[in-house]
Amino acid sequence: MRLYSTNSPDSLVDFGEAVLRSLPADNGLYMPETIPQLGDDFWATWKTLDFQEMACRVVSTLLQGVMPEDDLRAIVCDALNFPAPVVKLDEQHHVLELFHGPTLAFKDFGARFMARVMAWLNKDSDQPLTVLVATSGDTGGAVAHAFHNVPGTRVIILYPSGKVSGLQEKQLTALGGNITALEIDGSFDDCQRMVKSAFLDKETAKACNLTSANSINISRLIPQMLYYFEAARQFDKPPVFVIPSGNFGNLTALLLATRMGLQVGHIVAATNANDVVPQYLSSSSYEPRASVATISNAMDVGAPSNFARMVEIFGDDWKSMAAAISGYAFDDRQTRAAIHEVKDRFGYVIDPHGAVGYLAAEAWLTQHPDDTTVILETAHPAKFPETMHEELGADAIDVPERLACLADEEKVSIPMAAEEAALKAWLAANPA
Ligand SMILES: N[C@@H](CCOP(=O)(O)O)C(=O)O
Repeated sequence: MRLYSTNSPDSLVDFGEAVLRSLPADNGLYMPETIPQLGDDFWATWKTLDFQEMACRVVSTLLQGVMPEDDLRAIVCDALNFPAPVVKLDEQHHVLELFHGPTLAFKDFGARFMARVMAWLNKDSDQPLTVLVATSGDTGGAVAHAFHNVPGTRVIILYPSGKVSGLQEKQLTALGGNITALEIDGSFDDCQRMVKSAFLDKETAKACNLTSANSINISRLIPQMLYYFEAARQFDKPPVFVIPSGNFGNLTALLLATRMGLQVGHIVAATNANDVVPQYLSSSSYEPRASVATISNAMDVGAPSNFARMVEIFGDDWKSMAAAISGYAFDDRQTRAAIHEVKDRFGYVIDPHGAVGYLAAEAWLTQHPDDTTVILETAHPAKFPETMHEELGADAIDVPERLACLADEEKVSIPMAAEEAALKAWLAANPA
């Protein structure tokens, strides 16, 4: 498998370099040179396989022999050791619950796979890896958990001060050991900008052996394709996937899955007030701007990283992207009302991100009432006690023990100004 940068299609790298370097030096994003189609043998059996077996076959087809089959199988099975169930609300509404992993968010799929792949790629090196990651809420906790105590790695997490939920903050600040949290006085966009700038600084990237665990890293998207296969195979007719979106890695993963042959009814991108992609889909004008804080904070992204990959997949053809993807945006008032509506209508407790998805599903169903939607529930509602308690009361949610136990943990973070130079200086002072 070879990959190219979206900014220079002619320079190809192998999978290992793409994963470990994460961001090409020309500030593009890595894309597979070819995306193989799954063969008839796969489609003849995919509905009968267990999740891990199906996942192994998809990943093995995509990676085209980058590692021995047994090693790949061990990584996939060990990383994806929790389910992704589809819950039926009614004929038109289904929820794909992606919060059954250790940190209760869909990011566990990507982070756990990536941690194992990176350990495999780096196994013969004596230079430790520094995993740099920007988070608006969920990525940080998932990456911290996946890499905690992994020998030869340390994780540096940048998160926007005061803009993640209290429990999300504990997930990324309380582990200690090889995990360090930098609390940035700014927005997620500032964190993402600082991270990218550190990668593009050759001296810093080399001295620290930097690698990224954000969705700029192609290895994050591979496992994120798998739950779409898992959900789609439960329906006779391809469903409409409704994807709460921030950095658009999740939606890009679905696009890759469709390029391998997965059939979908349609793709719906759901955002909060940070709506640069829905705006683009309706106007063809892409105007990234500073993010605003919302109650669906993990989607508070003003300049989505994966937009470059989306453009690449559609050959820079706005019309075909707009035909394949419909975008809808909703504000916090609507999101709060949707949390109530889903509870009253279906008896289901949905988190603020899933609630944005529900609103988009409703918007789609108004025009296409006979469609079947699958709304991605990207995180467990218990991760957002502040909002959920305000809306449904403290008794509405059962808090899983792996989250409840964090409440008394001590937050340990290093405050930092939202300046690229501040991160570079910190990394220079702490090279490993
Ligand atoms: N929604 C994310 C923001 C980072 O996005 P990523 O998919 O690039 O890791 C979060 O929860 O941190």
